Amino acid sequence: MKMKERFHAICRFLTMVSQGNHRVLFWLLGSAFAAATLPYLSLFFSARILNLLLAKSYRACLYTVVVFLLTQYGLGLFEKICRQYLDGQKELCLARTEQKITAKALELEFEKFEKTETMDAIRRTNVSSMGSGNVGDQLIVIHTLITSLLSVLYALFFLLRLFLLSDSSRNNFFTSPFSMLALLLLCGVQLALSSRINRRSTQKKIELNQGNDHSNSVANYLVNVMLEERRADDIRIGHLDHFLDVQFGKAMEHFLPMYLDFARFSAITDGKNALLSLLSNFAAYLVIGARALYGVLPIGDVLLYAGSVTRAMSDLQTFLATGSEFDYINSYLSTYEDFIAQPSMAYDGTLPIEKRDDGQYEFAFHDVSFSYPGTNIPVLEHVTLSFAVGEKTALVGRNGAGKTTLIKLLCRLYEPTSGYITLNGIDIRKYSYKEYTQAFSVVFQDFHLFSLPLDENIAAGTEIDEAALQSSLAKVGLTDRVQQLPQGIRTRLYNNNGSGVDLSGGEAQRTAIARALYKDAPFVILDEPTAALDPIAEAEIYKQFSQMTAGKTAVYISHRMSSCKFCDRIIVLDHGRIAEDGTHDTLLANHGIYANLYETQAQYYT
Ligand SMILES: Nc1ncnc2c1ncn2[C@@H]1O[C@H](COP(=O)(O)OP(=O)(O)OP(=O)(O)O)[C@@H](O)[C@H]1O
Repeated sequence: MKMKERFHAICRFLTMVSQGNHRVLFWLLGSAFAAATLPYLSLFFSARILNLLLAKSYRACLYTVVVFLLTQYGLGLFEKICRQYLDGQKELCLARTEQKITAKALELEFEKFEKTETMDAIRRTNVSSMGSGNVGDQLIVIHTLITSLLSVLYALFFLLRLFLLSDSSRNNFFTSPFSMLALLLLCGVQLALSSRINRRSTQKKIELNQGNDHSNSVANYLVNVMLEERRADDIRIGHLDHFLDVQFGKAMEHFLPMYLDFARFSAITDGKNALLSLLSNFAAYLVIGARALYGVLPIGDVLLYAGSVTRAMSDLQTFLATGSEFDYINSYLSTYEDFIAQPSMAYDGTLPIEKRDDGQYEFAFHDVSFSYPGTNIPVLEHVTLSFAVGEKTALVGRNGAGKTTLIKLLCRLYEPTSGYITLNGIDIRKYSYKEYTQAFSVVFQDFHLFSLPLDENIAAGTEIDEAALQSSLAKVGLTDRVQQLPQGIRTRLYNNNGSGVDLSGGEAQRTAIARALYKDAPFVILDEPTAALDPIAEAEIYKQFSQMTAGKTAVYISHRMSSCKFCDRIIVLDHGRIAEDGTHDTLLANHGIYANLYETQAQYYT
């Protein structure tokens, strides 16, 4: 990265992190200034104290020691305070970026979110381990950059003074400006060699992290799987612990040799750098010491000037190495910036959903076909159907027939590959996505309850209405169970965030249905809503189904054919096409797929 580009990237980064708290710049600059000044303060006063001692000016020496200690204490304290605030800010920045990443991920249209590139970008923007760097690390890298730059400026100031102290009248190499030029030349050569070595080292670090990207992500995934409470029984009973351990071992096998190789390489790099520093430090002490012996400068000043040269060399090296590190982290952060800046939806309409008390929301599919992105396998083919207002429809078919996919298209999680879907005659893409999704209450097969209080799970981010909450619980038959809970409706679910209660599969499913009913949307979709319910609970839900969804349009996906009897209409999907459409009685009389499915199930109950 060129200096100018790097400067712009630093400015952009600082603008980003100082959003919401401008004091971060003060802490950053204050801490960098103090950190750069302290070593030179020490060099300057040490030289001065030594000179005063050699001149036997004890009183002035004592006075200088006091000033030195007080200044050092004050500046040191200031540096520590700024640094503490900066470290706090580092954590805050990290939390804020993570918050932005999750907010953006949830805002992204589902089709985009599901893509491997998006998942990859999320992982890369979230990287914080194994030295890949993150927004917090970058703040500290910039701190180091500014500190080392200021430090080099201090060193240059003292070296310029040393240069001007030349005494050409003595006709001696050490007292002439040539000795200084030779020293500077040697330092320049050392710097060039060191930066070459450091560039190679940064490159190696990039290769290491990139080479580890995959196995790192596998290892993180496996750790999460092994520590997930709700998978613990599955793992134990299925004896999957050994299997997972072996997989983890394989991931480690991949990255451990790379780390060892990098450690060996780093040790050699450090050794080379230390040797080069040794040479330049020796030259600095030789030239400056000789100048002092020839009387060009006081003996004590050898400490100041030779110290300045050695510091300048190490700070320049730090500056160059940190610059490469900045570029490297920046490449990760630019993935973050691109991720945040991308439009959340390829296209979003603007129309609001008409608010209707009569619930007249009619959805229709018009010759809709669909293949999942990145595949050309048709999952739905030429589907044309409309959901009459207030009608209860059952959607049935074998596994993989396309039932859930049809619902996902209806909810605009995907766009049809061809054909279109309308709401009250208007293409659903013309509606604002946020508004449109308000029309649905959905319970998917893989619904998720959160480790939060039960009432918050049901209200799902909306204001808690006690009466509506109780009514939803009553409809799904959970009132008595909730009364038994330690804190009633305020009881936390699961143990992820402190102690909570575990719900049975059926209770969890009923809670998810209660959440859908609480939303009170005009269109209710239940995808396999009773799979985990016992037969009595299931029969009760069916009995109440019409009442629960009174005045609403409802779609019901189920593999239990007996449940379909309660619906006004049954649609049979087969290989992505509508194979049958009618009532329970007409379809039975047709002796088609539905009749076959129904009779096959029924024979186990007779
Ligand atoms: N995200 C996806 N990417 C690619 N293919 C998918 C995706 N989701 C589902 N499919 C495929 O689409 C087909 C239809 O799946 P869908 O979930 O709609 O079936 P279904 O009728 O609901 O099945 P089930 O009764 O088993 O729930 C299946 O072959 C499935 O493998």
